[in-house]
Amino acid sequence: MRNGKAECYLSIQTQENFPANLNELVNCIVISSLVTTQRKLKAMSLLGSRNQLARAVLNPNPMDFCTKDLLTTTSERIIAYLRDFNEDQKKAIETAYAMVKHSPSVAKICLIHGPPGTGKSKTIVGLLYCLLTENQRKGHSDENSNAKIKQNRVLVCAPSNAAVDELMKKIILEFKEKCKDKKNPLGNCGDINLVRLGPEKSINNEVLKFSLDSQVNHRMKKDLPSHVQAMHKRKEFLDYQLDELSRQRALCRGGREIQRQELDENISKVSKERQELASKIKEVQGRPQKTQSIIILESHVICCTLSTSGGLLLESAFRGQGGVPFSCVIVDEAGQSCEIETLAPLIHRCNKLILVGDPKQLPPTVISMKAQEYGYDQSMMARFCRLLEENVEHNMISRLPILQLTVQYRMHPDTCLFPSNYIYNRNLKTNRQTETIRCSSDWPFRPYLVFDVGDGSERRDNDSYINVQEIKLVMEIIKLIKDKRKDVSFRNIGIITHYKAQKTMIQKDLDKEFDRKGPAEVDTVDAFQGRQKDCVIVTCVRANSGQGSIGFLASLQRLNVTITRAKYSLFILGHLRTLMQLLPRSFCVHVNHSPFFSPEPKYLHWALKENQHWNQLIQDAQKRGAIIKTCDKNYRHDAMKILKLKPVLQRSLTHPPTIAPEVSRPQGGLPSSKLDSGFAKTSFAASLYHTPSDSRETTLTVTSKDPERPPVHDQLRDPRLLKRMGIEVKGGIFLWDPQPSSPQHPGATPPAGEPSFPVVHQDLGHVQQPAAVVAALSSHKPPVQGEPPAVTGERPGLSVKVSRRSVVPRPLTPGGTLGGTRGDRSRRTAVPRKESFYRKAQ
Ligand SMILES: Nc1ncnc2c1ncn2[C@@H]1O[C@H](COP(=O)(O)OP(=O)(O)OP(=O)(O)O)[C@@H](O)[C@H]1O
Repeated sequence: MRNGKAECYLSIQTQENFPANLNELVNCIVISSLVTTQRKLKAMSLLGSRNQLARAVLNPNPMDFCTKDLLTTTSERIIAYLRDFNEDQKKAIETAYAMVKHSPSVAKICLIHGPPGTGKSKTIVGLLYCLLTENQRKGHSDENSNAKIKQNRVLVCAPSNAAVDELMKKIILEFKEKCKDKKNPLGNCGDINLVRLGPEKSINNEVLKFSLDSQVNHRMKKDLPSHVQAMHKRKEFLDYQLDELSRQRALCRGGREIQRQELDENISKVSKERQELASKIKEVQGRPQKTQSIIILESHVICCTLSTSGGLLLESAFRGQGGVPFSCVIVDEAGQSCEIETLAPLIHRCNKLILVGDPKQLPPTVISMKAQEYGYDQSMMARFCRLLEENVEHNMISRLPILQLTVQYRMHPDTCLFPSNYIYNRNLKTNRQTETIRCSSDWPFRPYLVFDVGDGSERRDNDSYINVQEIKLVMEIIKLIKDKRKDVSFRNIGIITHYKAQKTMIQKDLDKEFDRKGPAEVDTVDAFQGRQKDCVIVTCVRANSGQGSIGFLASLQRLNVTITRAKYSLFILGHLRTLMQLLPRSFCVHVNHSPFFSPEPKYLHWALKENQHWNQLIQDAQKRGAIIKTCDKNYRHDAMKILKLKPVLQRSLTHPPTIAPEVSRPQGGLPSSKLDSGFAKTSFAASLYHTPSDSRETTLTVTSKDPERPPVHDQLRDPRLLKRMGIEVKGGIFLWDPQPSSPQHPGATPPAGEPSFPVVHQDLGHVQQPAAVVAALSSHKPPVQGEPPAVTGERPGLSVKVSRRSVVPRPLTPGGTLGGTRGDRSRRTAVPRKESFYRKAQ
């Protein structure tokens, strides 16, 4: 700082065409900070030399991961504490605890995999409690001894600030509540010391008082001599004066010139004094680094983002202390952090890593396509899980060394059904009490409906899309909900869309209709990850019946997050023909005739794969009678179908899900369900697809020309999309990876002989494959029912045989209680999860 101006020295490196003796002003714009990148680089370069986990990270084998069988000797105290946890959570906590406590010198990784709402945060908090409350208030506690030798320090990280803060709120609640003597706590957070690292501006207000800066300020002020305290007081007074003067200056814009000048002079005088005082305070107080280090060393739990954990602050605090500063590193939302980010906390030499997340939810956000090509958007947790699954498939190990959380506390069982079956291998069950509450008759809306907005059409808006018809229906639904439940607001209702333009337009309409009272929160699915609402309305936007491209919607991870946010009701609005389109004829024609797509029918497979997840969701909804076909003139009328007809129990309670499977259970067993079911069966599928009625095997030969076919180049240019669909682009050649990106569960296939079902189905095995794909396929595991069977050796061509065999149904799992795995919340916003207004009524 010189003469009140900030000065910095800049060194610029250029690539040619830039005169060395430039004598002109140069305008520099800061595009981004390199700090994070530098930390990642450092983490990579230090991995080998600093951490015993390096080998396990680079070349993992199943022995590196701890299993449920790890011998756990749990104290009475912990057993009593764990009574509030379900069996999976208990097992996860006990195993991770044993890993940390009983073999401190052995490098190990613990993977805790929890689908949406299965209590991963609760599990982390429980683990911290068990690890940190041991020996407290006993003679040999480390609380009163030298902070430097603290054995029980834990580093807790997450990829984003918002995720760190969400978790911190839960940690604070638990430790404060469980504090042994609330009037005389041992630490700043119940009986422990907690600190949050990171810039204050990125920390949520609710946890701000735990930030390092705020603790440093507090401590420095407290220990200051009286004259420095007086300086602080004076500075606070000057701050107040400045605010007041600025307010007056803003108000007297139209006033007299002389008055304005006076105010300006006063403002500059006060600012100058404040600045000088601030510099003086810094001089007399000394630098805060020492206090920072003391606070860090005294903390039991250090919370920060992964990036901050790799910064100099922690390193310098622990420098010269000897030993390993943490008993373990816990990474929450581990499915949403890039591999290299996850390496950052390992620079502190800790050899116990606990990754908690769900790789089946959204992966890390990586914008660069080049980076994606190199797998930069893959999380470490996803890579470990995949490798371990492969080990099980190849019989190298009998069980996955992954601790699975399988009981969810969020969704209505009807909403949980599809994600459980299709995404989580039927392993996601609904907690019995949650089921009872969600099914209660007090909630007036049905749990799960899919609206087929048949007359909707997408419209491009710069780089985004809008679907006006879907917005109209959204508005009708919101009006109805507000009409029936005056107490709901943006806290309870979420509108999820994948497109920014749609989001903006919905927001405008809501503001207009509800006088800016915000009846619902509108955002993209990425912003909703890690969050929940009582009611969620999804508007899919894409409606392009000719083309069938659904862009970002195609990702199974994105679909998963979209459909798992709702507690009581989920309403999906979409143009079902577009969403479920697997094999548009015209697309194949284009494939046939475009030089761009000339190399064989690989693109055909791509088309088949792109919409497969939505296709399955819609087929499942169709089978359950949850589809409502609508069009403009009926929006208001059809919106009424979200209402339960009678205030009766929504469905029989079926937990645990071990009862005989229902083959075609009408949703909820309500009269309205029957009505819609019938409606859907008679009008929906028939209108969407032509169903060959009398052949057991149908051959679709793709030969005809369609001059009206719009080009589909854009669909195939986005490597992110291709990659997520299992297609690799190498040297301009597209290679299809036959391994589906996620389990494709047969639970959602239609009943045998269901006449209204689209015949073009997931029977990829009858699609004739190009040689490369055949080779790739043959190196894979034998097909299981519901997965693409092995291909025939027939000549590749554009002929698709669709067999009736492919639509033979699997029985549905028992109504209502189903299951899955979990992921992460990297883009989680810091908005606190509010308890449902509804719960109060219980
Ligand atoms: N054992 C349990 N008993 C009762 N409620 C539980 C239990 N475990 C979790 N919950 C409740 O389930 C809800 C979700 O828990 P939590 O936030 O820990 O889950 P999560 O897996 O982190 O969720 P997300 O999918 O948002 O990441 C919370 O309201 C929590 O109180």
